[in-house]
Amino acid sequence: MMEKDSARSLAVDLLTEWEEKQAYSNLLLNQALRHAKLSPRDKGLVTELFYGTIQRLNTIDWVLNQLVKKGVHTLEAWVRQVLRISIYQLLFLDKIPERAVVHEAVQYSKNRSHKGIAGLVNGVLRGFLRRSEALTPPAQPQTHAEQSLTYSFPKWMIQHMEDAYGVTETQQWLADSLLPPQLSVRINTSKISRQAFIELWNQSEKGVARASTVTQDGVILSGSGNPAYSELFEIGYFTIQDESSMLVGEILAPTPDMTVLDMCAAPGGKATHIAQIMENQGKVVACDLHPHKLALIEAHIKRLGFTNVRVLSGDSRYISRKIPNEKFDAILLDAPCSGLGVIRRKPEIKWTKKPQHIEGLVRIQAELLEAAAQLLNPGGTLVYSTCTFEKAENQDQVAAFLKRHPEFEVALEPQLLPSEVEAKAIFGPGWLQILPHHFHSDGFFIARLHKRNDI
Ligand SMILES: C[S@@+](CC[C@H](N)C(=O)[O-])C[C@H]1O[C@@H](n2cnc3c(N)ncnc32)[C@H](O)[C@@H]1O
Repeated sequence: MMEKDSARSLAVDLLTEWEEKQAYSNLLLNQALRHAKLSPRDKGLVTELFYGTIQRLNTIDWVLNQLVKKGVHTLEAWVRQVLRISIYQLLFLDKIPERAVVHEAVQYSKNRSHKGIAGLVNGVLRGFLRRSEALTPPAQPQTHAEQSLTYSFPKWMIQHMEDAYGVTETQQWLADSLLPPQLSVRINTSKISRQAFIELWNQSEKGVARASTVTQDGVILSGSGNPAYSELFEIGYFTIQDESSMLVGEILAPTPDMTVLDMCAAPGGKATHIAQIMENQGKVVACDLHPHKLALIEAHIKRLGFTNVRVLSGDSRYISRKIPNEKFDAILLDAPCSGLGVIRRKPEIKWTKKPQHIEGLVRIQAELLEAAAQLLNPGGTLVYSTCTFEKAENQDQVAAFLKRHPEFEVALEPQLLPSEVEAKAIFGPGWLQILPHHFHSDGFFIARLHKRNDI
């Protein structure tokens, strides 16, 4: 009971902090769990309540706004969060009996404040139980407004997905979006082969490892807890990376003799993959705008044991001022983007991103592409990637770049990709778009371009 109370209390505090500071949910949660004296089970409960509530926020608030006279936003912050996690449990979880959910919320409120607040919490939650049928979103949503309620998405995102990819993809995406993310890791093949790792993991750890069918170096883990706490992680046998994200390095396909630039490198997932594909030879320059993020890249490099990466801070649009005369055989531009493809893992993106943010992102991406065009050697390869499905940042961006730069041509060969990717992803001239439901992974856009020698 005590432990459950602290799990609930931590979830309430985290949600309050998240709302007040507009903080990144994953950073907030990871930091709190690292210091929390909770059992693994209770850490699981905190994670479920915290992410689940953010993931379903508009549905939960729709319910609460029908039960709280002046609206849920008029309540004290912690009371709002107590009600939110309780409605989340009552609507979407069947682990804890309804009466227990109400009882625990009321007791928690009593301990934290006074009888009046506990009475309000009791009244609202009992009100929900009395009217739960009318307060449950439609099981078969038809309109965008109903879909928005049932799947907890802003209407504009549903509209953008439908405009770009049609009704069927949109329905599949919405249905898949609420399932928990899959846990995938990239094997550091400079230390151990994928097969040897799978055997080792299956012998020595709880949970099951299996080879990814989407990428060469990927492994899917299930029932493993947080693999970052394992000894095999410590010694650099793997790194945590999404399957689609691993495809970016594979599509760039750098060779050991190359000099490669990663223009937006932090925290270093793809830069270290590039270093790995290059067999720790050649040279990788990993640049990021934010100096404080360089430590993340460096930690990655050190743990995995690569010596062919140089880390650089600065705005990559003007990076030639820092490294004059340096040109590259291959460039990765994994651009800052709206992130609509990673909502499953960063659910706050649903509520923090607005359509008006996209214009500014498109402008920065185009400027970064211009810098890339200058920094690339003739005959070199440019990969442009984003973790979004927003057309303006992806297909339209690449088409506009190709129009401005006749010295570039498209250079993606779908038949060289794993057959599952070739079968399920969406392809266009020089690019592929993976939507989050294709492999139950992150959504990624990857374009591969070649700078001609003859212009
Ligand atoms: C999508 S993340 C990169 C993820 C990274 N490639 C990886 O695989 O771990 C985009 C990164 O771009 C950086 N960034 C944004 N604007 C930039 C700029 N003008 N120059 C360099 N880096 C920039 C951000 O700090 C952020 O770390």
